[in-house]
Amino acid sequence: MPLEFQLCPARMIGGDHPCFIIAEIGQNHQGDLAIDCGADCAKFQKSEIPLRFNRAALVRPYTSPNSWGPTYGEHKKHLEFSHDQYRELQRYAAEVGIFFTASAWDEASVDFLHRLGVPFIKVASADANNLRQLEFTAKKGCPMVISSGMQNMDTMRRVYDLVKPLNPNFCFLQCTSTYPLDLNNVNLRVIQTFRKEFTDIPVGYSGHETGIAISIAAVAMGAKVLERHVTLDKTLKGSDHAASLEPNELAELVRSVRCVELAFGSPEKYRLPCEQSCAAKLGKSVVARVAIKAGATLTQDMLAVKVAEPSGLPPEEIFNLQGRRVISDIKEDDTITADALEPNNCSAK
Ligand SMILES: CC(=O)N[C@H](C=O)[C@@H](O)[C@H](O)[C@H](O)COP(=O)(O)O
Ligand SMILES: C=C(OP(=O)(O)O)C(=O)O
Repeated sequence: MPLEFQLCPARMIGGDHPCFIIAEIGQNHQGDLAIDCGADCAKFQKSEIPLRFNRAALVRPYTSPNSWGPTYGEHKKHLEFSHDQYRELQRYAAEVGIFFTASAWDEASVDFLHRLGVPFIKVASADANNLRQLEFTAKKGCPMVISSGMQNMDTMRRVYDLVKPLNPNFCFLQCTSTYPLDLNNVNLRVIQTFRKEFTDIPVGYSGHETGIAISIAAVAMGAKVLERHVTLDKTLKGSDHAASLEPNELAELVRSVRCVELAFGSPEKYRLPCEQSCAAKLGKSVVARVAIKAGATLTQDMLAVKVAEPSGLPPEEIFNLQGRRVISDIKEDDTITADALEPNNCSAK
């Protein structure tokens, strides 16, 4: 199975394709900032509140400074968009030309997003071990991006084994679910662990740290999807604002990721055309440490390595020069060129 697939219309992920960058508006509710910053996708969080929470969870008091109601249920209701609002957001995203989707926090939300025709469904970390819902989502047949916060490797193996036969087009995101995320809990190396274990799916990163450096490093470590929360103002009330990026940071992140991707370049090591002038100016050659007469046989103590004019035999040939016969006089400090030596297979610079 390929390590790349089409996540959105005409947009492949994995392989050598550019990292797919998701601007998670989530509960921050700013529908129009992502496109200006160059992100690929604007994303929300979709729940049917009574299906996501049981009654007791809905009535539990929520006294946090980030609360939008006296109970968790009222708080979540305040933050939940209606179906009509989703349709409007989708229309707006299409108008401005950015992919639009959401995480689905219950099966009814999976159905709703699927009917809406989102290009892929995000599985939030809290649902990564929700095997029955994962099966339900996978059977919809649209691509999935599955986050892994709060989970362990064993669970992620079970998720892989469940989803893979039903729907090959999914990826895992390394994620630590705390806001904002301390650097000592980021564990970017899990990206490598996932890549090693799940060799036929792309791997990405969903970050809740502050700043952009860690997300850029995630891309350097092979993340093919990158998700970050975005906000217009990090000091606004709400649990996710502090761990979000403001528009200028998101724009800088996207720019930096594209720079890093350009810099990945070729895995082959060779002297590039752009290095020729430096090689001509500073590259070294073998020169005569002493005057050498025609007929002499070269020994190491006759040879030195310098930046020389003209350039001659490269320093990596110095050991091969031992024992070679000189056929014309070479002055002290002069470049040793191939035509001053009896021919053999020693190559000139
Ligand atoms: C783990 C997880 O779900 N994380 C989500 C995605 O990152 C968050 O957006 C939460 O929904 C948010 O932090 C909850 O905040 P409150 O509890 O104040 O509504
Ligand atoms: C909670 C979500 O994401 P993550 O688990 O990646 O933070 C989400 O997408 O709703």
